[in-house]
Amino acid sequence: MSEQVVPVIWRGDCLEVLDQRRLPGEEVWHSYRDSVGVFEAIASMQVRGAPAIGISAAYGVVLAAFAARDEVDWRIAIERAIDELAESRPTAVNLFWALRRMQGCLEGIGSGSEACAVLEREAIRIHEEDAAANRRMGELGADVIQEGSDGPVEVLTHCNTGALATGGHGTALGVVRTLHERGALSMVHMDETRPWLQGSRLTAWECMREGIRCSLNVDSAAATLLASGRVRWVIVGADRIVANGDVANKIGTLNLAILARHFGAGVMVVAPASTLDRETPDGSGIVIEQRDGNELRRVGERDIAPAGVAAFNPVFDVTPAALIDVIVTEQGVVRNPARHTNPLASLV
Ligand SMILES: CSC[C@H]1O[C@H](OP(=O)(O)O)[C@H](O)[C@@H]1O
Repeated sequence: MSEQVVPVIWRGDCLEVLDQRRLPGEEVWHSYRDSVGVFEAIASMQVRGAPAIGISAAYGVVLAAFAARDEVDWRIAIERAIDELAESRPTAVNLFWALRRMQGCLEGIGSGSEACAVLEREAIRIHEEDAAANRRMGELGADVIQEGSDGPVEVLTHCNTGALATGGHGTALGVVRTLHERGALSMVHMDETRPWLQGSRLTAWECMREGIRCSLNVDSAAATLLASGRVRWVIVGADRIVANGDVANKIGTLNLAILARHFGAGVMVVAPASTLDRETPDGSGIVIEQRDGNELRRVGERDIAPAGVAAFNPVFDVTPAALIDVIVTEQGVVRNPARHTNPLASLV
């Protein structure tokens, strides 16, 4: 069994981050001893994936507390770091969920030293809880898929939602892992997921390391795969699930949901409760991150488009609840979310 993949390692005085921009060719680790370094690691996508972003930001708050331990205004310093980390990426609600949870720990704290101990415990708890949640979601999601199948299934996934994006096991890819562990997976088809190639560079790397039967396809081949009738489920993660069940996820998810509905495949969204945003009524309220156009014009150091050509690079899209068949969280499963007045109400 290959060593378990982790995106970050807390060392007690620093956060080590596996630079996912360098995978699959190189495993390069960076060590950060302050919250500014963690901000950069998130903003530059050295570490990415909604839950992993929240976990990393939580450790960034701990590092800020360590730096301010003996300062008179230690509380102001920590709260400043929280505000700065909140600016690292705008769409994954897990970031703000984790930061709010860390901020809540400061109530009643009387010293910088006490803050360090309490915040470190909380960050580790957030990390461990996410790994446990993913295992639970793997079981729940695999159960749903096996309900309607008479043997091993072919599924299609998008982006990377594996151990690299979480505290371990993965969300959508965690369901795939659990199906594989049960001998119930015939094939996982992986969209390469332009422009950042999380599918070809990260999901394929995770699956190949573990002997999970996988096949890489260009994003635009998804329609042909779904038209073949072999793929029964599209399984994706989420960066934010809002009150009416609309889902923000990697750009291209909306395409897949429309295709799946047209060709009769199911759409399963797998995300921990830290991805739920009950304060935002529907998908129109979600801020979609726009990233630099050079992510489209270049691959690595190579130009694949004329320098300066205009580019449209939203890195997420919003899939309406009406196109989603199942939402899986560790708190439970919501079937046909659009048919519920308050689809997240049962998740507690
Ligand atoms: C379990 S990861 C959730 C989510 O995050 C990814 O985005 P990014 O790679 O830009 O951080 C992708 O949307 C995944 O579905």
